[in-house]
Amino acid sequence: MQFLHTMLRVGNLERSLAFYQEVLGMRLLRRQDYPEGRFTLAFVGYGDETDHTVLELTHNWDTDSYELGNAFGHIAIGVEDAYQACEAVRAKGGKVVREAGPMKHGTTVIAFVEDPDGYKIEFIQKGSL
Ligand SMILES: C[C@@H](O)C(=O)SC[C@H](NC(=O)CC[C@H](N)C(=O)O)C(=O)NCC(=O)O
Ligand code: NI
Repeated sequence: MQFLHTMLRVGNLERSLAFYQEVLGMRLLRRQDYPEGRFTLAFVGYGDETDHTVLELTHNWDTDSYELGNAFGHIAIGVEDAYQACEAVRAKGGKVVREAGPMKHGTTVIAFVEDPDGYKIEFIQKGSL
């Protein structure tokens, strides 16, 4: 088996594509409109789907926002330096919601940023796991 993607429903696809590409440095891998279903799927990630787990951004054309609820946690991205990664996000207009530092009750160095829909994205400093 292979872990292929995580699907997130987004309210504004262009806004999300700008964030994941310009703020987080991902690449748009493929995009497909489904006019009969009135939705678009856009896959973004750091490499091809053959050997990278990616994000599937789902835009339902008639829905511009979602109740995120309190069950979903986050997606996690490995970074060389969580402190620098947060500065880079801020410099590009992104929102850091938890500054870099050791996790509570542990030693892993983490940080959290939010995407345009409010989904949490964790930075995990490589080598600190
Ligand atoms: C290891 C890394 O991938 C994590 O996600 S640990 C982050 C840590 N998680 C929790 O505390 C889980 C339990 C919590 N009650 C929950 O349900 O979210 C976390 O979020 N720490 C917060 C912090 O500021 O360190
Ligand atoms: Ni995590």
